[in-house]
Amino acid sequence: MRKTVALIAHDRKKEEMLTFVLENKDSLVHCNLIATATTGRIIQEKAGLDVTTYLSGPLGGDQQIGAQIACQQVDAVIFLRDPLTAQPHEPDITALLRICDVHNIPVATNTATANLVLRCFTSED
Ligand SMILES: O=C(CO)COP(=O)(O)O
Repeated sequence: MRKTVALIAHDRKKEEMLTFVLENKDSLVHCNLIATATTGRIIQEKAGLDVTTYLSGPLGGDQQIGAQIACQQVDAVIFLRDPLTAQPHEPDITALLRICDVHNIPVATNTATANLVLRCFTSED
């Protein structure tokens, strides 16, 4: 069963996200990928993967992905947050993490955890 993975990265984490995606392209190509607008565009353009994009995080994209999680449409979230910069849409970020916990959806906020989550998915296939 194809897993749906949400990919989201704050601006200062986008390079790290791209590196993670390129390193894990062989696994991610077998997943349905969804993302916030800018993160998704970078992944499409630079990694050549198909990504369903939502709005940018500050414009409601985190909430849109949260709604997908609430509807049981997402199997894991990889959310590379910038822990050193305040975000104007902090309440949306908190809500996204909360809805992952409400629905017991794995959420990785750093690449060490993201690698573990992806490895589990690969071994399940
Ligand atoms: O702000 C974000 C997540 O909170 C990410 O949005 P973008 O991918 O559009 O930059």
